[in-house]
Amino acid sequence: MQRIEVAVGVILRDEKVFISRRADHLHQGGKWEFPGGKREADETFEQALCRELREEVGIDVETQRPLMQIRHDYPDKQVTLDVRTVTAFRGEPRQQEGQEALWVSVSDLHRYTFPKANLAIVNALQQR
Ligand SMILES: Nc1nc2c([nH]c(=O)n2[C@@H]2O[C@H](COP(=O)(O)OP(=O)(O)OP(=O)(O)O)[C@@H](O)[C@H]2O)c(=O)[nH]1
Ligand SMILES: [Mg+2]
Repeated sequence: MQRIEVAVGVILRDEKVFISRRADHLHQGGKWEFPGGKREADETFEQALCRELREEVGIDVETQRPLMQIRHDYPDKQVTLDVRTVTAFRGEPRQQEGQEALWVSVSDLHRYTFPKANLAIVNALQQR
């Protein structure tokens, strides 16, 4: 199985994070996620994140910083998540694909069900 590389954005504003719910038919469907998606062959993770956040939430990223890389093996898929915090952006984040989305306090993040690979992200944000 080939490992897929995913650019993931933790969009932060006033100690709140923008999360959205994955469509039911997708891998890990119905769970909450940080917006993002697969890196294309000709992109850096940084570029992939800018493109994905423009497509999925309609913002232009101005400041992003590496948070962590996570390798995780799901029974049906192997992923590497390249996770970056996004602390400055133009536009107002809105889910562009009709999925549910909301701003949640960092301290409440553990109340939402994320894909397993995301546990380390939630822990890191809550320990900052
Ligand atoms: N976007 C995103 N993907 C995640 C997270 N955590 C996690 O395990 N993933 C996994 O990363 C993989 C790729 O994400 P994706 O489905 O958003 O990719 P994409 O936007 O390019 O989708 P597409 O193939 O429908 O165009 C999925 O298998 C997903 O389950 C997360 O927090 N955000
Ligand atoms: Mg996506």
